[in-house]
Amino acid sequence: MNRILKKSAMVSMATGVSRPSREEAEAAVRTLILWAGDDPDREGLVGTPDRVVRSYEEFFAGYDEDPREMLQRTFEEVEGYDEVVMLRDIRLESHCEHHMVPIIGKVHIGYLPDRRVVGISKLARVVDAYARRLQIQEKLTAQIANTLQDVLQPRGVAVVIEAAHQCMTTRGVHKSDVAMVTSRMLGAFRNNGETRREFLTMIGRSSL
Ligand SMILES: Nc1nc2c(ncn2[C@@H]2O[C@H](COP(=O)(O)OP(=O)(O)OP(=O)(O)O)[C@@H](O)[C@H]2O)c(=O)[nH]1
Ligand SMILES: [Zn+2]
Repeated sequence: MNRILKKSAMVSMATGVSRPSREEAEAAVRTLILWAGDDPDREGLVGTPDRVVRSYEEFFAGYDEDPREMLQRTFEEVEGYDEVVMLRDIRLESHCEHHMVPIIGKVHIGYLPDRRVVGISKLARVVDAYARRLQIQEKLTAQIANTLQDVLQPRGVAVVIEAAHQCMTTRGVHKSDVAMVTSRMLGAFRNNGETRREFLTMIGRSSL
């Protein structure tokens, strides 16, 4: 068991809403077990409310993270580098806000620096900070792109997400192998066809 996770703050940093107590959260899971038709007091399930609440702390850690803060440390000495910087195939693990089931996929991020660059791991941290919230893919895509644009003020930002939604694969319409593709292009990636095509080629796509 992973005991190193920090306890979630009483007030969500991202939304300002107050959290219920841990006991109330565990009681809610117990209610859902009863709703499913099982006995929460049987041996295999007695520890489950605690496990689910701890899983939620991990799945939804993004409500206590500030993605803008993650981009504050930048490096200015890029010696004239003025080409696209990209991070491809960043694993995405999120949860859809309609059904609270996983969205699993990949995020590709490109940006055209204007003097300042950011430590490359920070791009993946920004993805996680937004992904570890209840999301729809369009909003997640826009949040990542807009935050990079606002904080780094580069000449352009491109974000493409390709993901499978378990609310479509394991329930409801039951369509497996369906990928939802979303993109947000800003600055040079929106206005300059050449820059946009270069990014798409780098992520292995001829078009979107
Ligand atoms: N646009 C968008 N839709 C999403 C996303 N994640 C899930 N959905 C869809 O949200 C919709 C919710 O539709 P509802 O009709 O309210 O819910 P539902 O009755 O459970 O719908 P079904 O999934 O069709 O059974 C579904 O069509 C989902 O496929 C997302 O990231 N973006
Ligand atoms: Zn869903």
